[in-house]
Amino acid sequence: MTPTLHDLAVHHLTSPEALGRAAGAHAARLLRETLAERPRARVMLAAAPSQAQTLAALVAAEDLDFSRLDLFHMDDYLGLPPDAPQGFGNWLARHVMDPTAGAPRFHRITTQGLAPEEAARAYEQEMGEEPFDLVLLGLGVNAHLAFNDPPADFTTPRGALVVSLDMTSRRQQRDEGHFPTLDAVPERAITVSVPRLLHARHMIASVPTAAKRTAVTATVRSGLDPRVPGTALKLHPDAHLYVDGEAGADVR
Ligand SMILES: O=C(O)[C@H](O)[C@@H](O)[C@H](O)[C@H](O)COP(=O)(O)O
Repeated sequence: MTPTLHDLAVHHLTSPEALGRAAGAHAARLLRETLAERPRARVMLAAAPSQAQTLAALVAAEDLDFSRLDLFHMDDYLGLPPDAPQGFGNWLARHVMDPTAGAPRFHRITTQGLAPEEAARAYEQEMGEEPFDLVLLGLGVNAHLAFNDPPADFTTPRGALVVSLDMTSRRQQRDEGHFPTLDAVPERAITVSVPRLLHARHMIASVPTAAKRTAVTATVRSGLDPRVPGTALKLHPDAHLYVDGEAGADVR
């Protein structure tokens, strides 16, 4: 059956700071609406520099009780020590665990002491079957969603996968300064799958900087294409792509 494709709403902001404020305000509004109806909200997060300003705006949002949030994260490396600063769980703990916003329940991907496949299965259990209320994510330089590098699996029934990172993804991590050399970047990771990410009420992608221009252009201009994982956002009826002037230069 041919899947229905939806319009991807593209929001153009002038700078990464303005992007973060706008995407963060959008996220806060959706979460306030959710929490007006239900006791808790489930939020899936990417852990990456592109998210920093959006998350800062969210943490600073007024009238949003973080202690009523269940936070999940969409990927983490295999093979790093538990306290490695590059670990995505550790990165998020630094960025969203602001005591003034209230302590959320943080559902971390656990890899220590588990075989990779066991860790992926354990996180599937941790996520459960319920949809996420909100997914905040980025696009990789290769347009990946989480660590679903191209060609991404858009139909897997699995909720989390053990994956090998492609060279573009590993280079991106080195180029952003998280690791000193390419060899230091782990080769494998656990990632939440594309279908599980899309099992959500709302999706907001924050994608600033010139490094993402090609990924944004391909995502906006292509039809559904596993070679451009970002195009999977078009399978979702409420997906928003926030870009700054550099990332969005070709798609105004
Ligand atoms: O970090 C993650 O949780 C994801 O693996 C990844 O999809 C990320 O959101 C993009 O690669 C953007 O990353 P940057 O912000 O580092 O450019």
